[in-house]
Amino acid sequence: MNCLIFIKKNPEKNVSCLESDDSCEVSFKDACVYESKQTVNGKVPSENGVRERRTTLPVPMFSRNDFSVWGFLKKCIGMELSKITMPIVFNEPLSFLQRITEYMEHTYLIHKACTLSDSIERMQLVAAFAVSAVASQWDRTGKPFNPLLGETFELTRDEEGYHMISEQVSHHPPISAFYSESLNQDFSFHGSIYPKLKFWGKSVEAEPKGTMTLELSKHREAYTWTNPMCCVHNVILGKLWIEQYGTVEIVNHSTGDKCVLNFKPCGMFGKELHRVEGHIQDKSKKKHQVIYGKWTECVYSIEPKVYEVNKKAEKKSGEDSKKHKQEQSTVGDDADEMPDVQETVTMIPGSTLLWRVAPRPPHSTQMYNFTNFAMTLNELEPGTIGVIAPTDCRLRPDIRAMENGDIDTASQEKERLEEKQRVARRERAKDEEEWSTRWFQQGNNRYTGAADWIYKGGYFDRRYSDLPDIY
Ligand SMILES: CC(C)CCC[C@@H](C)[C@H]1CC[C@H]2[C@@H]3CC=C4C[C@@H](O)CC[C@]4(C)[C@H]3CC[C@]12C
Repeated sequence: MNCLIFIKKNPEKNVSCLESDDSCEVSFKDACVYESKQTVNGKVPSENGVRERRTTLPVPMFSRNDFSVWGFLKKCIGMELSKITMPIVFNEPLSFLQRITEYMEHTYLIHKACTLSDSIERMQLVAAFAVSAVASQWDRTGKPFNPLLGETFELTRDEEGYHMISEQVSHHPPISAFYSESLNQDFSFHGSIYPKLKFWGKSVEAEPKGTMTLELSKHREAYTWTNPMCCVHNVILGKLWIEQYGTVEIVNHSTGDKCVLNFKPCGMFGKELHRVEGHIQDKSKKKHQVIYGKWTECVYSIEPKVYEVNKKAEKKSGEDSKKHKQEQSTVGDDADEMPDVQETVTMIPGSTLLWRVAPRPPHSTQMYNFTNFAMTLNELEPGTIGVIAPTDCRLRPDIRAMENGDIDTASQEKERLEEKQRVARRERAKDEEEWSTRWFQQGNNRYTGAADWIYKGGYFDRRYSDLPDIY
């Protein structure tokens, strides 16, 4: 049985200790179905024969206000977070395989890159894609479900011209491999993610180990990079918020061009919060373009000279007001508060807009801060059952129950699935049998030589033989 102990923050409220078998007293009094007719990427999809995707989850989320992560996490300081079973209220109703699929939300940037004949221009769009890929992480502090070994997720987007398959290829350490390709063979985008999580007391740090590879067939080009670090602040006290930081180096292996992007840490006074800045250079290290913006908002490119001139001018005028600001700002002692001074990106005259984030729907705040894209991921479209593999995470009963607001069933089912996985592992150990992955195999990245997971092919032929029974 799954015993979940929470510290009660508000003694008036009626939930202090929840066991998965207890009936839950918190009801969805706010439950309502959102039926707003929204356009997705500017289209009304039902016209011209394309099926309309859902724009909302079945019910709003369970309030987390009465639970403290600390009550649970204090026992886990220094542990690998992936080995800890978190209480389900901190989850979001998606599998990690679905969450990393969100890298694909702005695939139109790759399609556009394919049409450009200049390699520096292509790099600009690849850079925009790499930044846009992590945009949906903003404010997403729910923990996705750990995929079961052998779990898969298929994302087919005919209207966007691509499909994708991912598989959980290792349980300890958790590794998810993915492969996507355009339906007209213009590109493939693939890689693996091993999220190395560390609990640091006030924050959880996630290092997404693994290489991203983008191949543009027409241009005979391959680009590789690794994603920035991700930090979830205030897991003990205060409001949870997400920061992504570190250097991301995108290499074009055919031309030797590079794009070096610096995802800036928030800094003392929050001025750098979510900022990304970098440049594109060719193989002789000549600077061609500066890239700037925020991963939560937009990305521009501009000529380096114009950028420098502007920066100098800004620095000069900024110096006087800086002192004043420092005196004013108060930094919280207990919590790493997210700075509330959140300026939007100022466009420098002469810049080209490469990408801008789509606004989240108004009901997003009651739905795990999902984007429109995320809302659609766990939808079981009519006609997909029997087509998608039986290991597809849309068929996971615990995630489905959570999505429907049935948190007790979700918790019980999660426990059952994890136990089933443990039993299967023990059986294999007894027979000295090795787990074999179905759609990917271990290998080295062709371009970087780093350890990677290579797609074996064949998923979309839909001959699903030898699949494990994981649900
Ligand atoms: C204490 C509780 C609430 C912890 C919740 C931790 C959650 C928010 C953490 C755990 C694992 C993290 C993920 C690990 C790896 C990646 C890949 C990276 O390219 C984008 C961010 C992303 C997808 C992280 C997002 C935040 C994440 C989902």
